[in-house]
Amino acid sequence: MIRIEDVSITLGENEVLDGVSASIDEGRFVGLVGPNGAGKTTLLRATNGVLSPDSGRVVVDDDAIADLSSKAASRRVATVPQDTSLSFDFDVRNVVAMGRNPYRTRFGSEIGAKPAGSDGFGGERGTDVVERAMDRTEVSAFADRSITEVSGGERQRVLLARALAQDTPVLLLDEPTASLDINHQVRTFELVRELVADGKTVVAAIHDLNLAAHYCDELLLLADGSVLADGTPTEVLAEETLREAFDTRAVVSRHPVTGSTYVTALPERTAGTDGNGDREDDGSGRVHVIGGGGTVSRLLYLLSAAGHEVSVGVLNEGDSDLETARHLGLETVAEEPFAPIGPEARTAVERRIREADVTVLADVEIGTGNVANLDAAAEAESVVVVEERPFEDRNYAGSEAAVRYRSLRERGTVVSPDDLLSAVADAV
Ligand SMILES: Nc1ncnc2c1ncn2[C@@H]1O[C@H](COP(=O)(O)OP(=O)(O)OP(=O)(O)O)[C@@H](O)[C@H]1O
Repeated sequence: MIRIEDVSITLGENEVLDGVSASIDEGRFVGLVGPNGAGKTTLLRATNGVLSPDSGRVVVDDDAIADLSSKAASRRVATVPQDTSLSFDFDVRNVVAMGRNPYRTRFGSEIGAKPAGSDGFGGERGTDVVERAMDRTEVSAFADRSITEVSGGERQRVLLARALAQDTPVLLLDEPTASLDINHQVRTFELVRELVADGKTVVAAIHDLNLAAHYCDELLLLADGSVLADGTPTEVLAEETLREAFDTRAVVSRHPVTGSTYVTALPERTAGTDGNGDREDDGSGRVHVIGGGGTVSRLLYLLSAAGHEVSVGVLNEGDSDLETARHLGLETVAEEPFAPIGPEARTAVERRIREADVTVLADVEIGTGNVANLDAAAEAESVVVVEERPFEDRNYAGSEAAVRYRSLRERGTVVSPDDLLSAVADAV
C-alpha cells in the first residue's frame, strides 16, 4: 500500500532524510519513532506529497504520490499535522467539513466516487461523513463553537475529525496525542485501532514509546535521517538500539498489566561499573537490597540511577517490588508466591550478599518470613538500614526476626530514606 523507496530530502543546508526505505501493508498501524529532529515529520510530509524527495519516491496504491494532483493525493492520504494552530475563525463543523474539499467541484458539490449533493458541506454523503467523523472523535458537543475558542486538545481532535471526513485509505498522524489528556489519548488510539480494523492504513509519529509499543503493529525507528530499525515493537525496542537512537539508558521489559513491550528510560548514571561489573573508583558499587511488599521500588530506582549495580531479594513472586526490579533490569532472587525462603533462594541470596559491597535493609518487615533474609544478611560486608518509622515504635517483642534485625542494626548505619544514597556512597 505505501512504499517508501530510497527517499532523500535536503531542506536548506540539512540532509534531513538519507536513503529511507520502508514498506507498509494495507490495514496496518505503523508507529514512526525516533529522537527529535530524526526526520519523522519530514517523512510524513513526503508520504502525503507535500514535499517532493530530491531522490527516491513514495508510492501510495501504485502511484508516486508526488505525481498526483493535490486533490487526488488528498483523496488517498489525510494528515493530522503536529502544529494544530488555526487562526481563522470558522466553527468546528466547518473545519471538519473542509475534509470534504478533495471531493468537491468548484461549485461545492461532491465529485468522483462520492455521490454529489447540494448542501454547503459537499453533498448528503459529505454531511453524513462529517457528522460521523465528529461523533467518533467526540467533538460534536462543540460543533458550533469557533475553532479559535476550543482548547489545544479539543483542536487536535477536530483536526483528526477533519482527516476522517477526508475518507482516505491512508491516514498520517503527527504526534496525534501530544496535547491530549490521558483519557483522550487512550480513546484516540482505540479509535485508530478501530479504523485500522476497518482497513485503513495508519502511520503515526509518536514520541511515547510505550503507547507506540502498545498500539502499533509495527514500528519504524528513524535516527538522524535514516531507518535504524523496523519490525514489531519488541524487535525495534531493544536496549542497545534505544541507546544508539536516543543516547540514553533504557530498560526494556514487559508491562505487568498489558503485556506490551515497556521501556523505562533511566537517568544517566552518575557513577558506573565497568563492563565486568567490577567497581570503578567513582563511588559506585554492588548493592544488595532486602525489603519488599511495595515499599522499596523508589529506593531501587534511586540506587540504580545513581550507578550502583543493584540486586534485590529474596522476594516472593507477585511482590510489586519484584516487578519494579525486573523493569529496572536488576538482578533478583525470587521465591514462589507466599512460600517460605527455600534452600535454593537462600544460597542465591547469600552469594549476592557476599558479592555486594553494601547490603541495604530497606524498611524490612520484622517477621518470621524475613528470618532467612536477615540470617543471610549476617554475611554482609557492610550494612545500611533504612527506616521510615523509628525502630522503637515497632512491635517486635524479642522475636527471632527482631533479634537478628537488632544485631544488624547495631553493626550498620541507620538512615532515613532520604539519606540512603549518601550512606551507600560512604559504604562502597
Ligand atoms: N524547512 C526546513 N529547513 C531546514 N531544516 C529543516 C526544515 N524543516 C525541518 N528541518 C530540520 O530537519 C530535521 C528533521 O525535522 P523533522 O521535523 O522531520 O524531525 P522530527 O523527527 O519530526 O522531529 P520532532 O520529534 O522534534 O518533531 C530537523 O533537524 C529540522 O531542524
